[in-house]
Amino acid sequence: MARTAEAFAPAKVNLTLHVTGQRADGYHLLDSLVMFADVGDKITVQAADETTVTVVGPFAAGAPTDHRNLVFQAAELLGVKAKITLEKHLPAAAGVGGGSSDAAAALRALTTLYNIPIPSGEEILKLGADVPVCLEPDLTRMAGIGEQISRLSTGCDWPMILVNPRVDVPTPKVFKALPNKNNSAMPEAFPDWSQDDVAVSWLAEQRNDLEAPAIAIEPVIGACLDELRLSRGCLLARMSGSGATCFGIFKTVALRDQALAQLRRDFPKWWIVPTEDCGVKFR
Ligand SMILES: C[C@](O)(CO)[C@H](O)COP(=O)(O)OP(=O)(O)OC[C@H]1O[C@@H](n2ccc(N)nc2=O)[C@H](O)[C@@H]1O
Ligand SMILES: Nc1ncnc2c1ncn2[C@@H]1O[C@H](COP(=O)(O)OP(=O)(O)OP(=O)(O)O)[C@@H](O)[C@H]1O
Repeated sequence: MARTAEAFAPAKVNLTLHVTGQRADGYHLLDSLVMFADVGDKITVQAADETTVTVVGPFAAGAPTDHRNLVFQAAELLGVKAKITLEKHLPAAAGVGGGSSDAAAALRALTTLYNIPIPSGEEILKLGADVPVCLEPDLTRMAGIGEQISRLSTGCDWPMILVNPRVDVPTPKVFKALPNKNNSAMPEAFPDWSQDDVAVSWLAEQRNDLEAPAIAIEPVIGACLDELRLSRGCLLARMSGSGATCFGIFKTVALRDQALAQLRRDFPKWWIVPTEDCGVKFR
């Protein structure tokens, strides 16, 4: 029987994203608090003589099936061949790290399949700045261009909604549109995550510096945020990554579900999903 391995590739959500500088090579320095949602893609790998990528699922159309797919590049980086099946549930180019989380999950599945070690952080970074943080999906402070990882080993079990107005926002375009690259970092100390109101107030004082430039490129992102903020029980709404996906944190599951139903009624073409922090379940 053919050997197979599976891995879940959860959506990455930048709860904060402070852009604190720019390197000589153009990459931006970040200070970001990253969580992982319980919605995501699924990777299945099977030992094979040639690497192939088959993409299925509701968002299959957004992902390439050749070497441009980051799961293909993950196999190349490891020097192994596999039949890779990718079930896409996350929209591409959406600020939820679909490609990066897939690459990280492919690394997890392929190293399990072939019983080989995960490469060094420096090697993994070659697949994308977001790939190191996606390797261990847990609440994390990410700095540098994405290579400095501090796991917080705690969870924030909030009822949330992810909303994507179905516009693609290319990451380089949004970084380019940011006028000031030297913004303040987050405070050194984090709040007590077990106290929801304290933690959300602290989060509300932080920023996503890419939000304004992304809205300037795609004003519908501003409309998404307005809709979330107007929903009853929404404590905080912000964009993730370079957009266009936005998240809303809700006071209770019941209020979250009411808002979810209303948003789905009002915006049937948008991608609107309920979620929680997947780290809470994985831990
Ligand atoms: C914006 C974030 O989503 C926040 O988590 C990530 O930093 C983006 O990570 P990613 O999609 O894995 O990024 P990469 O594929 O490495 O880079 C795509 C492009 O984004 C820009 N980029 C990305 C990361 C970074 N720290 N600075 C950048 O300026 C660069 O123009 C780069 O060419
Ligand atoms: N497995 C993959 N899934 C989706 N897109 C992929 C994948 N591999 C490569 N790509 C390419 O990467 C591009 C960016 O998609 P991706 O979902 O990684 O971006 P993103 O959500 O903006 O990421 P980030 O949050 O890191 O900014 C897509 O347009 C697609 O062509």
